[in-house]
Amino acid sequence: MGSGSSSPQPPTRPQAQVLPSQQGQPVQQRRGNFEEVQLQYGQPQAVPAHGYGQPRTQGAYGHPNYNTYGSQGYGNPQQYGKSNGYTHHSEYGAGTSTGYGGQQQRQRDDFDDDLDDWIDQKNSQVPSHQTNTQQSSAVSEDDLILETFHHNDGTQYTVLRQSGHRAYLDWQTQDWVQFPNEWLGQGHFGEQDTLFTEQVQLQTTSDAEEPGTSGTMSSGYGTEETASSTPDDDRDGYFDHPLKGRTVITYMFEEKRNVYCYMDDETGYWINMPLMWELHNEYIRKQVHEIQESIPTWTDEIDILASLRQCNYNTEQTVANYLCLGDPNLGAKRWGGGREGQQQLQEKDRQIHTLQEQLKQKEQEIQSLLQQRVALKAEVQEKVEKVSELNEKVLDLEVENNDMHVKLSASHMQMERMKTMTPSSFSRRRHGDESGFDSQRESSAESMTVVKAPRTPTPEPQPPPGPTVDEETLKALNHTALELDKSYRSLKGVVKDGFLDLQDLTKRAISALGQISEMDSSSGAEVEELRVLYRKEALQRKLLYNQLQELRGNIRVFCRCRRDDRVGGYMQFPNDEDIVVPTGGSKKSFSFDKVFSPASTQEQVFEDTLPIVQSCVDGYNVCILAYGQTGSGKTFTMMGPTDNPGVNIRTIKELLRICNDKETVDYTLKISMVEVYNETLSDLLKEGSIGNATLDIRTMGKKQVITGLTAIEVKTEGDITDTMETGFKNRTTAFTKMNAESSRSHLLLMLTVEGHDKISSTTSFGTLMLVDLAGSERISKTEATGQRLVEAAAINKSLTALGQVFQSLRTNALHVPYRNSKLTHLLQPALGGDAKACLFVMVSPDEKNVSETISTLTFGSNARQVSLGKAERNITKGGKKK
Ligand SMILES: Nc1ncnc2c1ncn2[C@@H]1O[C@H](COP(=O)(O)OP(=O)(O)OP(=O)(O)O)[C@@H](O)[C@H]1O
Repeated sequence: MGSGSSSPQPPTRPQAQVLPSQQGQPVQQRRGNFEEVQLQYGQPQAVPAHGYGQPRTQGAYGHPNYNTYGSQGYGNPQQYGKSNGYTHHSEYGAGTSTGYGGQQQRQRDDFDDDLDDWIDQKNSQVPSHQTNTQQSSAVSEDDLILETFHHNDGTQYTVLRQSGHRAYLDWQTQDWVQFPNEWLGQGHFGEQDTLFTEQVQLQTTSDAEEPGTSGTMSSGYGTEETASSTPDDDRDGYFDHPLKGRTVITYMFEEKRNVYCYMDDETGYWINMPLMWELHNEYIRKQVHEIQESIPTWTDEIDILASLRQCNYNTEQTVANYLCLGDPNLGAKRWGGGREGQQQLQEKDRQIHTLQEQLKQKEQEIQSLLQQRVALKAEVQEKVEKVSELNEKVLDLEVENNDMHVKLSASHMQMERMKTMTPSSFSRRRHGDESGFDSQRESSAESMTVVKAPRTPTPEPQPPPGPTVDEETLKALNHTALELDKSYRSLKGVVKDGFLDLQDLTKRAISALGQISEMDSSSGAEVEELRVLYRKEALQRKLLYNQLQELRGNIRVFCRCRRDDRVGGYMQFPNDEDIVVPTGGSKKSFSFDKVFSPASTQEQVFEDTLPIVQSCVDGYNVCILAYGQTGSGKTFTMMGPTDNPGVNIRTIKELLRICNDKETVDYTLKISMVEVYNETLSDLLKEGSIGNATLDIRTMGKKQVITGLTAIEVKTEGDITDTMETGFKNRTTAFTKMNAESSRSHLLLMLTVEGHDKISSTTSFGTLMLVDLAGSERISKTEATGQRLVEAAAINKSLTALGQVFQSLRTNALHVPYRNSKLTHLLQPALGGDAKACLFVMVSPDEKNVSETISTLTFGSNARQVSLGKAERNITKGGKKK
């Protein structure tokens, strides 16, 4: 793996370079960032080198151990390996050291015997990390030194050196194991971290795995990081090599700069992918399309990809760059980290607000149109029903009409027949043969037939002239028939008119519906246009906000001195960015983004962390850490008492408030609580497994996942306090079980914020980590045994690793050693890259803690320089504000 400029590297694990002279010889530790230490603590005395067991000379800082750097052959440095601009001094049997000539073998034998005894003694003091066998140390406390050994295979060991003996801590068993001599030629020691000596905690980048060697090579080459090359990993893939005519594997490596490479299976080298080829990769295509979606006018894919490469495959940054270059309103010149930037941000907020209002109005219009449409539809439906009802009525009337016609005809015929009847037969019928008459009346049709077709061939005798029917009856019948006919016609007219009316109404309703549909679709287009505009504005706002934050620094460092009315204030706070610590006749001044004096309130402290909370809602990984010695006020600042809560509670409340205020976005907030104790992660919210729910960190694709971690959804402040109470209860129970103290562990409160924007249909994921670190002080001399020693080693390892991470970020090192401890591994997503961090360095106002205070402030100063990149040119110089 390499950067754009680095030469391809073979996919083999780098082997240790063992010099003949190193074989089997004890190697003294290397000097790491010595120049920096000199700046802080003055010039260490370079004294004649000597070997193991030689008395040490008092160091410049007044402590015997401090001089262990200079005392061991410092005068004869021999550089090996690759450094990041630092001079590494190591001594491999150089002439000026005591040398391992004639007496060498005897000395080593003695050393080995002593070491065995010493390790037995140490381990007997560490029966288990669950017991607290506090035995007094039999060894001289002045010699107790913690070192980090970097094996060439990429593994890092915590090594304890005492009177020339070395043992490393097996984190699995938490036993001290004799340090194998043969390892001495297979790696190197990092700068030592003494438990008792005055020394800065930060280590140099050179202590970390070196770029391009063990650390870098381990990524994707078969060490534990190879796990990321699983099918879940969206960075690996395949590519049809156009020249070879076959598929080759590809992998996108992430360092400080991402470089797309493919594996050349003939040479075993990773080769940089040409632009044109890279475009065929699915992952890249997706990114290019994402950018094109944001900026449809940017059509040149090669141009986009080139810009994407420049922006380290960060799509948002690519879009931001384009907008900044392409839009004079966003010209880089106009950008400042101060009020101007804030004003632009406010302007964006206003535009977004206007767009939101317009969208709201449009949506209301659509809503009312929809309601109208529904009402019209109901009306049309009603009319249609009426029409069909009328239709039915018309049909009924027609049937009735037919019946009536038949009846009328029958009546007419009957009348005709009656007219033609003889008086006798009429009289007979009238008086005796009623049934015959009735049957004729009932079956008019039959009668008609009978009338038309004479029943008998014999002609009937003609009736005598003169009236044969009752005149009145005939008139009445005629009248009824006429009335019926009249009412039928008028009814038919009414039905016809109603029918026409309805037809007209239906026509009008249908045309109104058409108009509504037209309006609907044109409003839909308008709304879509507004949505696109909103998306663009929201994206620009996010980018501007991000840039503003970047200009202010992605890692902001605040210092807080705790309040303690029992001690007099020996420190000075000349303004809200500087703190002055008198020490041994001189004064040391440190600058931070903000300094909170003992008089500061929880509200004031929280106010400055507010922007970072907003970032989390916008989908960034953010982190707030509290660093400092035990009792310096870390927990007070992070948690705080119930009636005066600290950053944690206030932050989560603020998160809830922001989430609830944003009507256009649906948020889901989840909390997890993790404890890091002796390099073991525990889930504090897992039910029924207090203290036993250990966790693992896995890399899945580009994401880091803590497998099996409990995440509880919170919706109200009550949910938050309940969840946190559960976590703290579990923590206390677990520590009581282990007979340990909570201040010896790191507590991480992790929040995930998932937001679904209903307008733009985008989803954002942000994480917020609130970290109360374990006390950074060195343990007291009498406690350097058993469990306390393991705890101290674990804290030392993790805080040193944290310092290394800051240091690597500060120097833009290719490799950031996140995996040097569980803590930094866990914090990886929240440190570096796009993430934003806020570090509180906490100090005690008590003068007797001055050495810890200086150490803490130095840690904070070094960490602060990580953030200074762009801002440094404008407002700071050498880490100090002008
Ligand atoms: N700013 C402050 N104002 C008033 N009291 C404070 C302040 N800061 C800390 N304290 C008090 O000082 C004591 C120690 O503080 P705290 O427990 O927060 O220290 P700590 O650094 O978290 O220690 P540990 O590493 O043991 O967790 C507590 O009683 C706390 O209430």
